[in-house]
Amino acid sequence: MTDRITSWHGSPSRPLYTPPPGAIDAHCHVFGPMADFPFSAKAKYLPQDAGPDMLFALRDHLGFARNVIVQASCHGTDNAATLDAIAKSNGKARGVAVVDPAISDADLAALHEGGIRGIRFNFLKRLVDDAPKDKFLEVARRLPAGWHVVIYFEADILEELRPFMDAIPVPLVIDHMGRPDVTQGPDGPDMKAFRAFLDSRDDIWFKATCPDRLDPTGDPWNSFADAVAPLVADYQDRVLWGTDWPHPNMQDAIPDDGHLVDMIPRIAPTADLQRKLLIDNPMRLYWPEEMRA
Ligand SMILES: O=C(O)c1cc(C(=O)O)oc(=O)c1
Repeated sequence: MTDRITSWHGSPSRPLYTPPPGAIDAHCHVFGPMADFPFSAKAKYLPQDAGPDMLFALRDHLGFARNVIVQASCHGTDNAATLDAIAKSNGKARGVAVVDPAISDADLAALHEGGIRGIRFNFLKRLVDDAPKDKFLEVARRLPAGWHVVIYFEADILEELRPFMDAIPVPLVIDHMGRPDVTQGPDGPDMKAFRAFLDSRDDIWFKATCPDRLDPTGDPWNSFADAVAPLVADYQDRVLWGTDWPHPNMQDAIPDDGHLVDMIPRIAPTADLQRKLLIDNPMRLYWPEEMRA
């Protein structure tokens, strides 16, 4: 692995849709900068630098107020780049870490201090070498108060992961809806299985994200809009939205981030739904102290 890849659009359009004041991009990442925060020796891709300055410029360009930064797999379990971006955000970012399951309670507390509010378990074989469920469960049982677990998996292993996920004692947030085949439509087998999973617990959240990854029909991603809008309407109090910038690994169909934002009114057509998706829901998970005020 020698070539560093660029996976993001160089000049994204300004969206036609204007997010409400206070809107949160609740799924994005930072890469490096590598000189300060080297990538993991186990990284499955080696990206160009996409640091906090670029992320915050995009946030402003797209009309967002805050970010939730999810530790990208290329940084392994060293969360320094994510913590650095949060520290530079003036309180406008919080994050999700990836940890060695043997992490000490003191180190978890330090992550909380740094703005982390959850940990991510990644089950994609193309991104990580192993995903030890027993160790994941052990650390999930001793997270700081108020944290949640983010899980990234593909639709074909949803059933296999059920016993593991059922045993996690904190809220779950499912990345990219567990990658359903959106071309099956809103009532296809993947969406049906995902709905059954959501119905099994009322503290399972999901991200209505990544039309660019999930919809092979391409921009403007009509299959994604058709399949996902009913899901957002039916589970409107536990859905999040994010850009996924800088779109790890995307090479063939790098999305225009302005067009991604223009998906929002197609999956959340009313102002009420948009407020829940972009403000109320992510605030409850990441800035709950402001909700209680
Ligand atoms: O599908 C992916 O390639 C991908 C990768 C990562 C990561 O490398 O962390 O994060 C994502 O949300 C999606």
